[in-house]
Formats: sequence, structure tokens, C-alpha cells
Amino acid sequence: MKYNAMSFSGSKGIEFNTATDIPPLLGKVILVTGGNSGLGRQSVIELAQRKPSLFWLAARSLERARTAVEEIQTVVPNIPIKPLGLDLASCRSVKAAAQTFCDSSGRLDLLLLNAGAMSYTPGMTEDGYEVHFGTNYVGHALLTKLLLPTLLNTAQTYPDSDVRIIFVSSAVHKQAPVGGIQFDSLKSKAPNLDAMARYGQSKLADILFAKELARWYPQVKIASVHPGAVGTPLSASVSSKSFLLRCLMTVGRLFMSSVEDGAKNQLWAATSDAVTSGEYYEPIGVSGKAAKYVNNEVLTNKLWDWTEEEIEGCRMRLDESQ
Ligand SMILES: NC(=O)c1ccc[n+]([C@@H]2O[C@H](COP(=O)([O-])OP(=O)(O)OC[C@H]3O[C@@H](n4cnc5c(N)ncnc54)[C@H](O)[C@@H]3O)[C@@H](O)[C@H]2O)c1
Repeated sequence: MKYNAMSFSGSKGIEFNTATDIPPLLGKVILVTGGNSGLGRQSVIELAQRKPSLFWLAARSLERARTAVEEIQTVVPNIPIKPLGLDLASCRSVKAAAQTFCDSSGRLDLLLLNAGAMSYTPGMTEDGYEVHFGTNYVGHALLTKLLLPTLLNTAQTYPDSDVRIIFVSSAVHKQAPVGGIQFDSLKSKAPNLDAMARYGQSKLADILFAKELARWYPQVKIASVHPGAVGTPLSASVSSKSFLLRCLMTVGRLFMSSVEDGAKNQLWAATSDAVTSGEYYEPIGVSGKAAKYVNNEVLTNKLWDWTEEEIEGCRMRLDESQ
């Protein structure tokens, strides 16, 4: 697989300077998942400097979120950042987090779905989904559904608000199994798939979901983006299993983007006027339209049918009249 580690400014991508290209965010409300680490934490730091009215930093537990907020507020003081406990591997936790948010905020301008799990150990979530699919896709799809009324309301109430939902996906979606998503594997540990295929199909689902959501909700700008190969705890975990992978990753990390540069991809997607709703970008400024399975309508419809039937309260097509 070819990564474009310099996607933010390389020959294929476009220039993006966080200091000058992120517009002022005064008045806006932002929620970032996985905001306590890696690309999410960096995104919070960059966006906070543009002074949104309120930031919600979601992390797997409230404790982790609180710790991250304290640290970030030493870097960017005087920005209201609320910690939010959100375990995406638990629909119960997602519903509780959405309720906490909705109880205290009637506005949401940017939902940055950054969190992601990558594990070599096969596993399942609390609700019985394959751990990557349950965390990276089901948790985010449910959160999106629960926050959608607030996002739509924000778009309607503030016509200049530029409301967005951004999915941080991955070029590893190209390593999804044959056919893209193996639907009969989603409620198991998927032992017949390797870790990259399990992770890949969850990231492909994010792209397809974002694309279809954009079609149904033109009031909101919805896109997905690959952040490049970035030296974060997630990329480090890829090397944990085998000696050969550890060696390859040690060398590979020398060529990875820094967290600061990697985060530019999602910051661009979250703020640039050049973003087209429904697109998957790999790298920024360049549509990944031709990427494997991304334009597969049959697969997209099948995923939406699965989502609406499977995840309680996730019927989004019925909201077409809104
Ligand atoms: N680093 C890379 O090279 C790379 C490449 C492609 C895509 N990505 C994607 O970028 C995003 C950010 O990852 P990163 O590289 O900053 O790694 P990271 O490990 O620093 O961040 C991942 C975040 O997701 C959170 N998370 C994991 N499981 C969760 C759960 N059950 N509930 C809530 N939060 C959970 C983690 O706590 C962490 O905050 C992820 O979606 C990842 O898949 C990263």
C-alpha cells in the first residue's frame, strides 16, 4: 500500500497552513471523538486556537477526557473545553454521551469523528459487534444519528454556520475483504479475516456511510479523509504482534508524518471551503473517488439497510422530510 505521508503539502495534495487557513470559529460548538490522543488531541489544540465558543473533547472514559482537557488548557488557555466520556464500543455509552451533550448544548457546528481502534487481537464490543466495526463504524454511526437533530437545527438556525461531519477514515479501507464488507462477519470476532481486513472494512463503512449521509442531508457538509501515515499510538500498535512487523514499523516510522502534519488532513476537511460534501479525500484536496469500493452503490445500500435494521434508533432515511 502506498501512503502519501506528505499529503498536506506534497505534489499530490494541497498546501494547508493551520495558522492562517483555519478560519475564526467564534460562536461555534465543536465535538471531537478520541480528542485525548494523537491526531484528535492535535486537532483540538489547533481548532481551540481559533476560539470556538465551546469545545467537547470526547474520550473513551470521562477520566481520560478530563486529563486531556487539563493538559490542553495549559497549551491553549481560556478556551471552554468540556470533557465527555464516550466509549464507542458500547451503544449504552454512546447514548449516554449524546444525552449529556444534548442536555447542555443546543448547537453543534462540527462533529469530528476522529477516534479509531486498531487491534491485532480478535474481539467483540459490548453489543456483540466485531471490535473494529463496532467501535469505528457502529459507535460513530449511532453518535451521528443521535446528534443529527442538533446539527440540522444549527444549520437551520444559523444560515452561515457551515455545519460539518468529518469522518477520519483510512487508506487501509483498501485492505477490506473481498466484496468490501463481509456482513456475516460483523457479529463475531471475524476469525477468518486478518486484522487489517477487519480494520479496513470498518474504515470503508465510515466512507460509505459519510457518502450516503451527505446525499440525504445536503444542509450539512459531510466528508471523510485519510490522514496519511502518522506516528501516533495507533500506528505504533500495528507493530505489536510480530517481530518482522516491529522491524518494518520501526523503519517505517522514520518516514511517517508528524502528528502536527497528519492532523492537517482532518483540519482541512473540517474547515476548508474547497471540501465537497460526500467526498473521500486521500490526500486532502484530492478526491479518492477511484479508491476501491468507494463508489459501490450496491454495497452502500446494503450497509445502510444493515445499519438501520441492526442498530437500535439508527433509521436515518426516514428523516428525509426534515
Ligand atoms: N496514525 C495513522 O497512521 C492513521 C492512518 C490512517 C487512519 N488513522 C485514523 O486516525 C484516527 C486517529 O488515530 P491516531 O492515529 O491519532 O491514533 P491514537 O491511538 O492516538 O488515537 C485514537 C483515538 O481513538 C480513541 N479510541 C479508541 N477506541 C475507542 C473507543 N472504544 N471509544 C472511544 N474512543 C476510542 C483512543 O482513545 C484515541 O483517543 C483513527 O480513526 C485512526 O484509525 C490513523
